[in-house]
Amino acid sequence: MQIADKVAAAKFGTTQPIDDPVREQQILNDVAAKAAGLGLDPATTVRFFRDQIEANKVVQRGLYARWTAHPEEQPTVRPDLATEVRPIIDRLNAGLLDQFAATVAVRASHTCDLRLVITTRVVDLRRHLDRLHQRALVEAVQSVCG
Ligand SMILES: O=C(O)C(=O)C[C@]1(C(=O)O)C=C[C@@H](O)C=C1
Repeated sequence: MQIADKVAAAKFGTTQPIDDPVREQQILNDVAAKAAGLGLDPATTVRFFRDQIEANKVVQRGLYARWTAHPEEQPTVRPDLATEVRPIIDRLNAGLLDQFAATVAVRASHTCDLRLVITTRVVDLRRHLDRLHQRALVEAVQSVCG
């Protein structure tokens, strides 16, 4: 979700569709392959990363609608998807995977749901999230616990 605004800016006004199933499958295959080596359940890990992708698309679709309705809010620069944006996504995903592995115990704990609610709220307040990004954040963290 952190990168979704940049992805939308890279694609808006181009023929590159929001949905890229080939790229999604590459990401999910990659995390599934790495999950086992980190002692993670591949299915759980894939579910978490699928949520990140869906959250990303929630933001992209919302920004497309906003920018179409309010052209004055359209981005003025278009970052390059392949050379600028996807390398950042790869780095974010590597960090997320590390964190997913580092938090196995706390995510399984009975305090996870409460911690997640608090942390999500803190992120919301710190980042001054609008409704669109709040919705995406909820989607992104929905399967963190358990
Ligand atoms: O890389 C893209 O094209 C994105 O839009 C990002 C992303 C992702 O979250 O990694 C989201 C949607 C696409 O279907 C593929 C990947």
